[in-house]
Amino acid sequence: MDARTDPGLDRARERFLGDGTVDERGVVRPEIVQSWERSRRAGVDADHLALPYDPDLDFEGSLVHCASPVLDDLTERLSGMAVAVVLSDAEGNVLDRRVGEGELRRRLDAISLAPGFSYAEEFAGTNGVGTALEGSAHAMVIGAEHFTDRLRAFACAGAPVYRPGGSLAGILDVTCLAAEANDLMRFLARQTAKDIEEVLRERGSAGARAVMAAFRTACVRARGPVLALAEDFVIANRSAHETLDAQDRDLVARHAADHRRGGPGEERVLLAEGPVRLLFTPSPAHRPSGVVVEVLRSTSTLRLAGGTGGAGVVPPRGPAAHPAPPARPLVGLAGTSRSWRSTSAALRAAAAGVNSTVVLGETGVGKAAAVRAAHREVRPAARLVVVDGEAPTAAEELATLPVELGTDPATVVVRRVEALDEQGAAALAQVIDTAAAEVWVAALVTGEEVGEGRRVHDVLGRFDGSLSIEPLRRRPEDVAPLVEALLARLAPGRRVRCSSEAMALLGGARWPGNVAQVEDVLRRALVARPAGDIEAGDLPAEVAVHGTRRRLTPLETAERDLIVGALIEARGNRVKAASALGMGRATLYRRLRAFGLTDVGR
Ligand SMILES: Nc1ncnc2c1ncn2[C@@H]1O[C@H](COP(=O)(O)OP(=O)(O)OP(=O)(O)O)[C@@H](O)[C@H]1O
Repeated sequence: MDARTDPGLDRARERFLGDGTVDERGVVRPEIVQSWERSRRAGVDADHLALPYDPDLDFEGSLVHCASPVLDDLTERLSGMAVAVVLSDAEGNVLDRRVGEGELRRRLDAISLAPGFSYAEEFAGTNGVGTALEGSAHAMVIGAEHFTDRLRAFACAGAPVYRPGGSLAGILDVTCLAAEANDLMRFLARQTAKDIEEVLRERGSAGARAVMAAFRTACVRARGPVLALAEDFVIANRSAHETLDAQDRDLVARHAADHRRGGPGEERVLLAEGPVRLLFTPSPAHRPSGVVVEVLRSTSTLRLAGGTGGAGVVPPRGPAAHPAPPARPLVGLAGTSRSWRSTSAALRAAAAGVNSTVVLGETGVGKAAAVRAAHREVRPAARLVVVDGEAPTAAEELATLPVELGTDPATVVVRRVEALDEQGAAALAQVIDTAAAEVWVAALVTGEEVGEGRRVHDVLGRFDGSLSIEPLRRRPEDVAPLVEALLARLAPGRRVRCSSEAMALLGGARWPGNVAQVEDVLRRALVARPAGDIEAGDLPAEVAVHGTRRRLTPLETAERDLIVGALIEARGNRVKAASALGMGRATLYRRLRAFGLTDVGR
């Protein structure tokens, strides 16, 4: 078949875009029909090309690094020819592009076949990159075989690039104008993909060797646990195996994954039996393919409050064969993860010991809720006073506290303590210094730390100890119990639950706003679904869209929100929503499918 000239193919494509059927099976290759069907299901718009753009892709990663010498060489050979070579990651995002000649470069820019844009099939429809990805196989797409109109002028051949361990690294695609398509493209794509795989193999083993060497050096120097994380392995020394259990090692590895790029770094985290500092050293230093982590007992002046071993000291742990019994979560709050139970135990102990405590954590993670729960559980008879560091009256409220409280037992919670000015910090210092023996002071810091050099930082250094509450994305097992508890609180008496599909979306979201964001999302879902269980389509687009792996353009985000708003307004009636939006019903259906919103407002 010559896809450049076959009018039957054009007709088949038109018919398919019209009614979704293909009668001319002999004219259209089966793999292309399958790809058209996938594109249609994903809601790709055949008339427009609107591709997500992400400026923060891994342009510095090992794939680009290893492909560079191969692509440099090819670029020289292709100079002056109307041929382009495109490298994408395993999700179809373009990472690198080399074009032999200026006119083709201009035309490729016009269809956004350029670094940062996604050519995944779900956005661009049938094409050399996305279709090769879907089938994990070579894909040649010529002219009218493309799903979207704008790509019909082109021909592309995509070939998968695999890492040494067998996982897919990305797609190498060769593109030219459809009128110039030839079989050599397919050959060129395959050969180039193979050449990149070869470099990945060579450099991968060199990188792994470098990580191993750095790991061994760290083990000789360090007394405690050391772990190393590379592209496809995690290793740990004997001390890590003996003193950290599997969940703690997993937690350390998850933190390490965030430190694979950039320079050396440090983080403080709370493990099962106390706070530790994690020192991260990317390896090799000039082009990291892994990271070595040393786990050190925390010696900061901001020590752990309470905890199983007393303030500031991580007790020596026996072999993992005698693990500490799991701590109970705080009464009245949801969460079952190891990290949440450790936080619960530490806060409970701090409240019982009346040890002044700094509680750190991202916004909405549950700092105030946790301190309140510890107060209710351990010191129910004491008075509870909450001061908001952001309030203009904060300094004044704190200044009057010592007199106001007298010798009564009390718990003083200062939210957003980092916002206190000089005066507020001085008043807080006075509360700490003069507080009666029965006053438990908890200062909550929204964020990871308080900038050094500020008065409030010095005051916090005088507290008995500190602890951090892990962001929700690092304890995903807490999402389900939180959803259940929050639904019960938001819709008392309704006994509403989430479908398993909705739960899967909630469990997979990143939750930058933590528990407060989960609460907000559920509140909106309850409006979308006034009775009955919550389905995936009832979830606001920020969660639903996450589930479709979509990254939206700003325009799409605005469009999606308009559509969701109109549907909620129309109580799920699509005809009404479409007319309110001034769009055809078919278009509305297509956009809903594209956004993964199948049931909004119903
Ligand atoms: N474990 C939990 N179980 C049930 N509800 C929780 C839990 N954690 C947090 N919440 C709820 O989530 C919301 C946000 O929690 P909270 O206000 O304590 O967060 P925060 O960390 O103090 O926030 P910020 O730093 O932004 O002030 C509250 O409604 C709280 O009741």
